Amino acid sequence: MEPLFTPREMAAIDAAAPNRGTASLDLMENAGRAVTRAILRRYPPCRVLVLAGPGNNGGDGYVAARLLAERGWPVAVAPIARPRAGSDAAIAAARWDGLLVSPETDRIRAADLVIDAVFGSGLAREIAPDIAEQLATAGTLVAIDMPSGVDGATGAIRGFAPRAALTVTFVARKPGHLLYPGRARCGEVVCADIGMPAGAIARIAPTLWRNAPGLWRLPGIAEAGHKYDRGHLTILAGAMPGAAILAANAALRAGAGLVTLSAEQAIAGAPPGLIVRTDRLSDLIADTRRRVWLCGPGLGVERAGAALDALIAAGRAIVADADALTACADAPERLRGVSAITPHEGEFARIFPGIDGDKLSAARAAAARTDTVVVLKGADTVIAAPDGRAAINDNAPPTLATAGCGDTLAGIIAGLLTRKMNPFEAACAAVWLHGEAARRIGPGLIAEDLANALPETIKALAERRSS
Ligand SMILES: NC(=O)C1=CN([C@@H]2O[C@H](COP(=O)(O)OP(=O)(O)OC[C@H]3O[C@@H](n4cnc5c(N)ncnc54)[C@H](O)[C@@H]3O)[C@@H](O)[C@H]2O)[C@@H](O)CC1
Ligand SMILES: [K+]
Repeated sequence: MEPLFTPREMAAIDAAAPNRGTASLDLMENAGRAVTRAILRRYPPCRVLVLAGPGNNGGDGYVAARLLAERGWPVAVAPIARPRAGSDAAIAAARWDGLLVSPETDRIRAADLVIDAVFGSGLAREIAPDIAEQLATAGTLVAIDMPSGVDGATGAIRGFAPRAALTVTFVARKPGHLLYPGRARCGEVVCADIGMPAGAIARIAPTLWRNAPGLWRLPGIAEAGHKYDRGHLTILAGAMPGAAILAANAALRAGAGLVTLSAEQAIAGAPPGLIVRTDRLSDLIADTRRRVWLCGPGLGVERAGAALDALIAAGRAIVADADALTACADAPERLRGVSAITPHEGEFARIFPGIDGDKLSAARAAAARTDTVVVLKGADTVIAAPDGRAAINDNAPPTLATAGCGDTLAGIIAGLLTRKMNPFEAACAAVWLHGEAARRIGPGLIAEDLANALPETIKALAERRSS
């Protein structure tokens, strides 16, 4: 499991370190060493300019300057502001006996490599225009902890943030490394161990994680099981049955034992593995074996709304997507009783006009309000549970932004729900598998490919786990 800590949580961990046996100055030394090591691994010796801010981020920069200079690299430090007397950063600055220069743009431009040690987790306000200009002048830039100006808690850009080639952070990634637009400014992210005492890290009980396989486990298939053991999914199909078919194939590939399409009329060209039923919806809902339902894709708003109400009243496990979400515009209370919803940002804004703010807080607020797992989709999908747990996904390639990929995701979640995964873990696993399958397919992806790529993706995951 890879927890993500907000800057505030990280500050609490930092503050606890000395009492747990590691002096803050030692952590700063280790942080500067980690930055140096990451640079030595990636760049040949070159002229380095360290832009150093007034806080500990600047302190890390002075340490990196000293260690690179000890290796014979030509290094200068340009303080943006002086550290406060008596602070760790002031001690690190005093140990730097190399070149100190002013942060003139010509000098910044002339450096082969600029180390951004201006602000890290202490960023407290917008970046002033003169500092923005200095940072913007840098060519190749390595950021310490965070590119200055990226809000570590939200990924928002506070006035300005440079585009780093490499960001070296410590102890754990921060949400801002995974959430856009900040993520696009980080370049490659390295998370370094700086010897933070475990007792200090344990001060924070994580509620947020990077979405990765350590966070969930796909259930195995019972050796003597039959298709009903593996779970039965019913998908409502409407005027655009292709969406339901995409979702159905994905659910089967994700391990559902049986998928039925509930349609008003026969569906021409439905794949032979799918059962199409034209019975009255109320009769199908009454069948208690039909525990899990997907409602929304290609269904039409009116039918989706009516079906959603009936399914909730019957207490079924429901994934609500697409038209079922549109049916709940400005009426989020209608979603209570649903297991998971999968809105993109436009759908989210229509359901929850009262919730704004950053993506992570918004997803969490919506999950708490509706008591359902919220999968707020995008290149940085956030999955939030009503109890406050959340995950941020960062493996999805941009090729997923194509028609039908959302239907596929909803199908995978529903398929995993039939396997008795809990909604939060099913949603996290589905989002990761969806991204990983897309990554394997590469360019030219169409939604139909995703379901077919799932077996290989799941197999590779199992192999990775057993190795
Ligand atoms: N304390 C610790 O145990 C460790 C901290 N580390 C480093 O310390 C950093 C956090 O240090 P700090 O809390 O000192 O914070 P920062 O170094 O990020 O910055 C804090 C200072 O910048 C000023 N400031 C913030 N935003 C500003 C803005 N937009 N314009 C002008 N001034 C602004 C603040 O008033 C304060 O003086 C981390 O990012 C990391 O790099 C590392 O050394 C590892 C260990
Ligand atoms: K920085």
